[in-house]
Amino acid sequence: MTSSGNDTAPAGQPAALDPAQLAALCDIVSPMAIRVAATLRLPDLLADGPVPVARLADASGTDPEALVRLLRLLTAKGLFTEPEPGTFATTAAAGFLTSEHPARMRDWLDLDGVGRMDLAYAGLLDAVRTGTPVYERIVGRPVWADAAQDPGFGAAFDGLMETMAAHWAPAVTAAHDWSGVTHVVDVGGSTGSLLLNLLAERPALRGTLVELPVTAVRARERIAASDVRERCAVREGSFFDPLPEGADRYVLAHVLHNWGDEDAVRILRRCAEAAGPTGRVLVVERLLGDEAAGYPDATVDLSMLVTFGGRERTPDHYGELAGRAGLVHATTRPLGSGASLVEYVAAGRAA
Ligand SMILES: C[S@@+](CC[C@H](N)C(=O)[O-])C[C@H]1O[C@@H](n2cnc3c(N)ncnc32)[C@H](O)[C@@H]1O
Repeated sequence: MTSSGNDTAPAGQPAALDPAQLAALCDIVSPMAIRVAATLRLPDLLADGPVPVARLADASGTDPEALVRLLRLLTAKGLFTEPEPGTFATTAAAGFLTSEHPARMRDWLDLDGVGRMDLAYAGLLDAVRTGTPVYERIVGRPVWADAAQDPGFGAAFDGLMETMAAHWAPAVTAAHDWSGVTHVVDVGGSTGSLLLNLLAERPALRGTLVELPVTAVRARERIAASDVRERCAVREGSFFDPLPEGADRYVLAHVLHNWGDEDAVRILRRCAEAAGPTGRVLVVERLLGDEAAGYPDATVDLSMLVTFGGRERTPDHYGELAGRAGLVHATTRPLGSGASLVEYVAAGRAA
């Protein structure tokens, strides 16, 4: 804050809000209405042109009067148009919410699928008061149990992990020195995106994926359909239990931020035990950086709190957790995807 008041922010931070911006920020209706429209696939249903609301209600399984009310709000917000009374069309912005759009925003917002995770924000007050996650209280079971028991949710989550891995997995393959490495264990490796990329690029490598049962089934199917199937095993299990021993690398990609400090140390310790004195642990995470940059990771950080009880962390914070697990920092390489690849070795061993 400067001496002139609250309208000039410190270097690198956004300027203070004006009252109109504040009023827009306070709107809770639009974020939910957009999610409902995405869940009902309204942009898909309008992709070929204007549709009368009775037909749209029929196709989306909704009440026509309530649907008009939803559409009028979203028309006022610029997502749809009403070219004649009771007939609606999309604007260009709605194209971003169609099922075909490569950003897969519709899947993130789908309240019958992964968008359900946003419902945990209804418990943000409790999460802030207690410092603990609220997903189970709001949705009825913890996230990973939810993903296991609701195949639609679990498959959609794994699918979105695949979409994101298309950006960062090739960067991990390129960023690390894999010379002399023969065996890589991807711990919590989802459906195998990293191992599929890595093993395709490095024919001398073999991989083992460790995952919870339902995702392990999907990983097995995906790997069986690939050219690296002879070199890639899937092990169903938990990273809180002992991991396959003696591999050269243990990868934890976007895993630790799902967990609080004590659980993160337990996971790191399992990796350190299995890696022994010569193996290395590779962590792929976004690293909290300079606060003057305006907290770009604050949204993900709060999501980790309400959903999982996890958090985003600074390099020092990860280093402290790794130290408690018997590891020391060796290298950090930014991946260009917003995440970094951080390498740890057994304490007492030179990097
Ligand atoms: C945020 S996802 C990251 C997946 C993948 N590493 C990636 O970056 O795309 C976290 C993964 O941890 C897995 N997971 C959660 N609890 C687990 C456990 N106890 N043991 C093994 N995997 C677990 C989930 O199934 C999920 O695939």
